[in-house]
Amino acid sequence: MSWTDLAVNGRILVVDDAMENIQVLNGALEGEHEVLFAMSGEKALELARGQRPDLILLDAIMPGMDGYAVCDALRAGPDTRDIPVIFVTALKTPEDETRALAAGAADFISKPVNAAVVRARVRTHLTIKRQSDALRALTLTDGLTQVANRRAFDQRLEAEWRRCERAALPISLILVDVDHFKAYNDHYGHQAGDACLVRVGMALRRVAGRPQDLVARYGGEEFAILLPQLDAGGAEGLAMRLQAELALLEIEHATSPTSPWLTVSMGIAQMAPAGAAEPAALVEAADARLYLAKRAGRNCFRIGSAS
Ligand SMILES: Nc1nc2c(ncn2[C@@H]2O[C@H](COP(=O)(O)OP(=O)(O)OP(=O)(O)O)[C@@H](O)[C@H]2O)c(=O)[nH]1
Repeated sequence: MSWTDLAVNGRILVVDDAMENIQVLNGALEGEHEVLFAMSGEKALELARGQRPDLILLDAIMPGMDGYAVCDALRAGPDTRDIPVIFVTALKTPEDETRALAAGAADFISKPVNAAVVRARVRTHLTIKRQSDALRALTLTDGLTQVANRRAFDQRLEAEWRRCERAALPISLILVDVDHFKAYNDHYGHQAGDACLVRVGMALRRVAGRPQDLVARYGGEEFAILLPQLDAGGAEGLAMRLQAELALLEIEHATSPTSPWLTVSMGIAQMAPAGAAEPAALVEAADARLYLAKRAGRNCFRIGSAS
């Protein structure tokens, strides 16, 4: 995608309680973007959460939940707080404008709207949104393997932990450590070691394929697979599939005392987030099992429930 493409093909949510206003904005945008619309604040929030628009054009004054309240609710939601909002309103005073900006709006367009101005503002904010999304993705991705990095893992662990706690669901974690990787580097060279980590990361992604699963590079030759809504039995099945997937790759490791092929050791832990327990306990429990797997001779996993 080139930089000019960033300004078009967005998903724009238009929120206004008057159909004629929606039609005017739709007419201004429909050739360039996908337009969704809502006629109340409540419906706008539902669509924002479910459809993840790139940008919201929001009427300030609506019966029931007004634009300011919608803006507050969007900012409070982890899934919606980064969606830029442009207020579109008949209110014109500097106080109105300041209030909209203070509520978190990115910009302000006065009614009656001019189609060319709407199109231009939407292009500008869509471009900014996509650039900041790309930047955020970069700060959360491991440069070598392209899986999530440690920072992304920490953030997701915290968020998924809370989610599973609210829904009374289990959460599992597998720590995956490449066996005898120092020997691999020493024998094949650091660049071959890098390429090997890339292949392991890809294999992990193939087996942890549910949308809520997260594969991350946890440290040098250690990966983490975060598995929300999965119990220890499910995590164990996944660990076995990963062993099979790596075996298929047949990555030669001539100096490994464990196997002629590259292998991994895994520590698996499951918890039901509740009470005073903290996410770090899940990592500690998986790490303790990983240590046991290494001690047991490597190329295996150990599993346990943390309390
Ligand atoms: N090529 C490459 N090597 C790395 C990278 N990050 C860490 N390593 C290497 O991974 C090796 C890890 O060595 P150790 O912690 O001794 O573990 P090990 O040799 O795998 O032995 P066990 O874990 O006990 O089976 C070190 O030699 C690091 O230099 C990386 O990004 N690329």
